Amino acid sequence: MSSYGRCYTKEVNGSSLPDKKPTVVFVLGGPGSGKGTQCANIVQHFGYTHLSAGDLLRAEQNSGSENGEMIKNMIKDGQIVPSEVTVKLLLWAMEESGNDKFLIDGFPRNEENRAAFESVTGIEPEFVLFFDCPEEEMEKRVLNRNQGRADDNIESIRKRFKVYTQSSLPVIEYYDSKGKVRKIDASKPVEEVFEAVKEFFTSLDDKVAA
Ligand SMILES: Nc1ncnc2c1ncn2[C@@H]1O[C@H](COP(=O)(O)OP(=O)(O)O)[C@@H](O)[C@H]1O
Ligand SMILES: Nc1ccn([C@H]2C[C@H](O)[C@@H](COP(=O)(O)OP(=O)(O)O)O2)c(=O)n1
Ligand SMILES: [Mg+2]
Repeated sequence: MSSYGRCYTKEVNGSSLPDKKPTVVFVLGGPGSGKGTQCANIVQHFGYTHLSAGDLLRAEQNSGSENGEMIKNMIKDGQIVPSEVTVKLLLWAMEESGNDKFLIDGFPRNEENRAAFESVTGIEPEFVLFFDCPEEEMEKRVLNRNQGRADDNIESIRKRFKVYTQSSLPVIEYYDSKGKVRKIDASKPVEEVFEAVKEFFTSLDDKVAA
């Protein structure tokens, strides 16, 4: 376990734990639902650090890491990388940021992700922002994304939709059963989606200030 970040693991001695648990919001939704786009807006208005699990995995892949080939193949194939890799990257990035408020985008994407993060950190999300968007709209957006991603093609996206339905939606349902899901209609234009997003973060700020 020593390879995980120190501050946010609960099994390390008390002195290295931060005084207070950080605020974590999980940002979930299908590929192309607009998670990254909206996270950039939230960062500007509400002082969070945005951590995209996909971006962290792509950076790890490009860094020449021993896991690079595995990450590359799994992403192209629409599969979810084992949480052992992803949780470590998230914890490192959390510690490096120096912040205590995080948007964790595209994670947890399956039950294994969810359980690993919870057992390693003991952190429960403040809430789960869920971008709900029809598949056909998501497909259109991904195919027009133009960021040079190896998985933005019709074969990969079809596989990703399958994995999303089979593995990621049950995680959202799990959090819904705990009353944590804040659902947004993500099919609307960016500005309108952000208006809806803002309300959830404003009410959280109000709660903290009260
Ligand atoms: N509400 C929206 N309406 C139309 N296009 C959008 C909207 N939100 C994001 N996009 C575009 O769709 C593509 C996917 O958005 P992105 O934020 O990368 O989604 P995700 O991170 O959920 O995959 C990008 O090209 C982005 O500019
Ligand atoms: N928790 C995660 C998040 C992403 N990944 C991998 C598998 C995903 O299909 C890719 C891309 O994820 P990313 O969040 O960047 O994708 P979108 O922005 O939703 O299109 O990364 C993962 O294995 N585990
Ligand atoms: Mg994204």
